[in-house]
Amino acid sequence: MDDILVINSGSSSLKFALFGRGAAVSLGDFKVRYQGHFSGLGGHQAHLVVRDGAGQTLRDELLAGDGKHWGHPEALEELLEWMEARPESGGIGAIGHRVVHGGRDYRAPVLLQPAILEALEALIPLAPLHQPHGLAPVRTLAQLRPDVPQVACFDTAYHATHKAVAQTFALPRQLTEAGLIRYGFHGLSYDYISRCLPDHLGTKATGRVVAAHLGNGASLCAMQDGVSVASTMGFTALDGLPMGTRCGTIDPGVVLHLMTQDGMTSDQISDLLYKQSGLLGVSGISADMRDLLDSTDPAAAEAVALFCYRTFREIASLAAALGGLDHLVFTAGIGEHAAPVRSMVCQGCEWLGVHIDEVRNARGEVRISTDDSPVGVWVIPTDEERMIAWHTARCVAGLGT
Ligand SMILES: Nc1ncnc2c1ncn2[C@@H]1O[C@H](COP(=O)(O)OP(=O)(O)O)[C@@H](O)[C@H]1O
Ligand SMILES: CC(=O)OP(=O)(O)O
Ligand SMILES: [Mg+2]
Repeated sequence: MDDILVINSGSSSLKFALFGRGAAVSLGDFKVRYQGHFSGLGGHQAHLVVRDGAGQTLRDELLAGDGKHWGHPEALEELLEWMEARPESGGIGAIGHRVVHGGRDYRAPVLLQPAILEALEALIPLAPLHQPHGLAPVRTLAQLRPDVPQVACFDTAYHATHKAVAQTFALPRQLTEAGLIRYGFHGLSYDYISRCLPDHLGTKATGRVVAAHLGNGASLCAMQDGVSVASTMGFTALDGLPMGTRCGTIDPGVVLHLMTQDGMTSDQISDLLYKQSGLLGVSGISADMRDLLDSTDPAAAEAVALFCYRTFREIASLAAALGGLDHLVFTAGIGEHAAPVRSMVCQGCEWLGVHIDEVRNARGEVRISTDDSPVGVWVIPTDEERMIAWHTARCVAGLGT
């Protein structure tokens, strides 16, 4: 069976993975042939890293020369040509994309057709940091390899199970009907985590789980028996927890004040809330949690403390939505690697029955709760690319998810 190429595209980076399908029944059947990323795209050079399935580096190089522009299209062309020239290449049978916003209409992975692509492009204002970059490679690849089917996998789809009470803003009804609701994001990550939980928790996987996807973007998801019931993210990926450069929940009165009193335009406010706020804005130092944990500047400590405070407050809110808490799961860059952040967040959840063993936490063990903790606390690496490969294979085979 032909391989599946997965593309997860950001503003100046492009992550990719090529999966062999094997029996293609369970998530574990998908074997990584290559995975890597381009970074620094948009200028006259770019950095490419490619590793094989065993983690061996195959390419780690600066692509530059002759004044050539290295944008996303050039990166995709380079990638296809390199992959297809590999002796073990079996050909690319399908391409799966992470598309952040599916809006009201796209609640499951979909085989991309021109009309669907246009409908998804109309959602760009709802996810300005993500949607344009997620969709642009679809057009490029349709030109480069017109015969290869492409599938969009949505961050919002996993949350389509939310009840109206979890989705609705207290706004006039006609706005709700027009689609101004909470969608929730990071759904590919939560979908993956929910499918992995039984491997770790056994029969206890059914229960009330809060998963914390803490990366560049950060959110929480409440799951009941593996099904999403609530999320901290809303209409856009700006809501909920503070993030690297995004503000998270703020009083909408602040936005009105910035417009009416400070005369800021919508573009300026958008830039402020999406790109200048969060860890970067509070610390004035960096959007990267590693830099803040390494810094001795009190402003860095304040930014970390605010991030943790908002996170444990929201965990309690989602526990209320679930009527209690059985397990707490940390994932993504910060959740998987930043032990001090996990520790501070869990301290704020002690009253909920969250007790962690600091030695297990510092070692980053899979289970970091104490043996007698009423709530199990877990560190489980996410794998959005594998989830996309699985959905893409099922979608092109005409199977449901
Ligand atoms: N060892 C670490 N300690 C603390 N934070 C880390 C560590 N490794 C990664 N991170 C954090 O994870 C963030 C990136 O998370 P990630 O899930 O990779 O984001 P994305 O996939 O959205 O780009 C970084 O900005 C950094 O703050
Ligand atoms: C939806 C979202 O915030 O994604 P990311 O974490 O990749 O920025
Ligand atoms: Mg991410």
